[in-house]
Amino acid sequence: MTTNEGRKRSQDQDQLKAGVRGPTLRQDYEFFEKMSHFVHEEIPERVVHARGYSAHGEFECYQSMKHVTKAGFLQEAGKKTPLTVRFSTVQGPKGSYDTARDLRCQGVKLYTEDGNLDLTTIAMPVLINNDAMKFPDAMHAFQSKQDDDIPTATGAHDRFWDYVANNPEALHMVQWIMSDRGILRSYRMMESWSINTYLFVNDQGKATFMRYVWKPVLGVHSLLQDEALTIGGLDPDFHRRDLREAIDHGAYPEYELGVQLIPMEDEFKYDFDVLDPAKFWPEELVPVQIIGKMTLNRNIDNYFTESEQVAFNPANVVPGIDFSNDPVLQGRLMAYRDAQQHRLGSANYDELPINRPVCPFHNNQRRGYMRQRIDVDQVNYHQNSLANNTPYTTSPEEGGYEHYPKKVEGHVIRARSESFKDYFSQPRIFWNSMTPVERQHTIEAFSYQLGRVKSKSVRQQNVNLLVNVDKEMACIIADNIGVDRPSGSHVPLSTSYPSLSQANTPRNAKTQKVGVLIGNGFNGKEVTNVLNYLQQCVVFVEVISETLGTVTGADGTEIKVDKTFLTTSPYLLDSLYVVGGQSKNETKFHQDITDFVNTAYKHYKPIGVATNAQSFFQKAAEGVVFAEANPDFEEKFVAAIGQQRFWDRK
Ligand code: HEM
Repeated sequence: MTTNEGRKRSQDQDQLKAGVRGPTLRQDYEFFEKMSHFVHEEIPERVVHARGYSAHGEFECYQSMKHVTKAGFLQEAGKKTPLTVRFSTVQGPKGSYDTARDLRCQGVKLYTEDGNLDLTTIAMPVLINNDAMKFPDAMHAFQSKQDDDIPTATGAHDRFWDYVANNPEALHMVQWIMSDRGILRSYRMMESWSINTYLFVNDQGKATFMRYVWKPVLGVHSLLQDEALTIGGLDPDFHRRDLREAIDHGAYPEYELGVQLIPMEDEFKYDFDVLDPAKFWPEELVPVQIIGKMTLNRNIDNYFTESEQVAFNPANVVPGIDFSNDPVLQGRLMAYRDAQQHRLGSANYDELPINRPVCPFHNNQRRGYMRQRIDVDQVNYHQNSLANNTPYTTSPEEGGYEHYPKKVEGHVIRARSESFKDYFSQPRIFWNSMTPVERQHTIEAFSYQLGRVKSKSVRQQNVNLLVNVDKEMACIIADNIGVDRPSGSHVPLSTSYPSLSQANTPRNAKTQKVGVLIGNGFNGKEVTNVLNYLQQCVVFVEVISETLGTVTGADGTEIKVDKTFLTTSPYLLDSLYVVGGQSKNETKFHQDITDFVNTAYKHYKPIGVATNAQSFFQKAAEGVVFAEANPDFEEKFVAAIGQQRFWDRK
């Protein structure tokens, strides 16, 4: 151990005192250095996205996209680019909980040979505003109250819903937040969209409108509302732990990158404005072309330097990618650098290891707080003759960034385009596209959130707004929250798009977490076979018993216990394998298993039942698989785990 300046230290337990019981001496610089560093250790939280978690990985390009973009990392199939990702919630502070109902975000920093490219996405394809001027208002309304700083990490309060009712452009994203997309099971199962419209530009100088989307290979899956709320207390770190554990197990999260392209000449072809970030581009009309894959294969070593200090910015683009006139994107270009200079304390934050490009970087910027690089030159202006005019700029032909020379004309005006003002058609289409179960969950979410709003007027205003999406839905919610059924009705619109429902995304057993409820005296051969098969299928297993240590089968087989009934919960598991057995306290053991089973059953989760555990079930039910007289038990159980939920279960 040394001081920060490298002097070896001989003791680190006590202050330097005048006598062992005397006061501290002012010359105790070692104490001052240690304490002073400690009290300066926190930096401002992000004003939004304060709670998040990072990982590292790589992007692999599937096919050359040369025809539409000159972006270097997309020029040849197989090209790999290193990256850092940070997932986050938006509303809650840094110390809030992962499973809060929210719009989750994903920042991906690709360290390309042409400089850093930051891809920023949200787990829903539309934004709460369609002009950046409104973003501070929406966030103020969403966040906790000014006087008492209550509530934490939830929009279930008067101010947020007052904002929604009085700013109808918000309704669309809010409907997505109230859908299952607002309470995802895992960051590994998160689909996320750029929302904003960018441009791809090729080496011929031709531009194409472009949006991008990350599609998780595991499909998109969610918690139930009561699970999300309960897990918030049981394990506030549920999502970060889940991400970290999967990477530690070698089950690397994978996401395919898709792009949607609209030729410039088709700018006005659709019944939504391509520049409006409060509208999605339906995949059925603008197909998603999958162009590569991100694999997260390395956990961070240090939360502060790799997650707190990472700084994403949509302005960080590379040649081949440019900005459209999307008014939210235009506003965002002003927000991020400003936020990060404030948050990270210096204009030199992009020199921090996590933000630094891997390609060489040179310009005439020197000095400033926390400058790290020692530039060994005298000339820091352009143009110059004393340093051979270095650093020199590069022509676009040689890789210098050049903006697409789009033609701009118009009167100076502070106003919103009329083409942005259809606030209800797409929410209606989204509603039409959901399965009955997804609709039921959305109604429950609205009823919960609005049910916590004290102002009856605000509750009524929201129901009066929701009727524009669906009359029946608005009426059920009105009944649930004690206000009048709305008088109006939605505009009949029967369009629906399967791509909007997460029920149509892949499902499989891989990385689902099974709790094995077990005591002593189990059938060693049967249980070992099942556990081996689960492992082979990359199903994660947690062995749960009355106490830690090991459980021993009738044939002497020993199995290590990972958790006890006290230290875990059925809320934290995706399915159960009920083995049973004996325990010192039979009554308690049976009660604990019964509690776990009842909770898992109520949440439609798959349950496998070992031969000797039949007593926990009186009769067959959807998604309950019995080992008794079932030679295919392992396969059937894993198939049930792959189905994940049995919504038809009574
Ligand atoms: C007017 C609209 C928006 C404004 C003003 C805005 C502003 C901000 C600010 C101030 C931060 C914190 C930056 C920091 O301290 O490092 C941030 C982070 C972020 N925003 Fe936005 N944002 C907007 C819309 C969006 C949209 C549309 C997306 C994506 C589709 C997005 C994705 C992100 C991501 C991924 C982060 C990084 C979170 C992290 O560090 O992990 N934002 N935003």
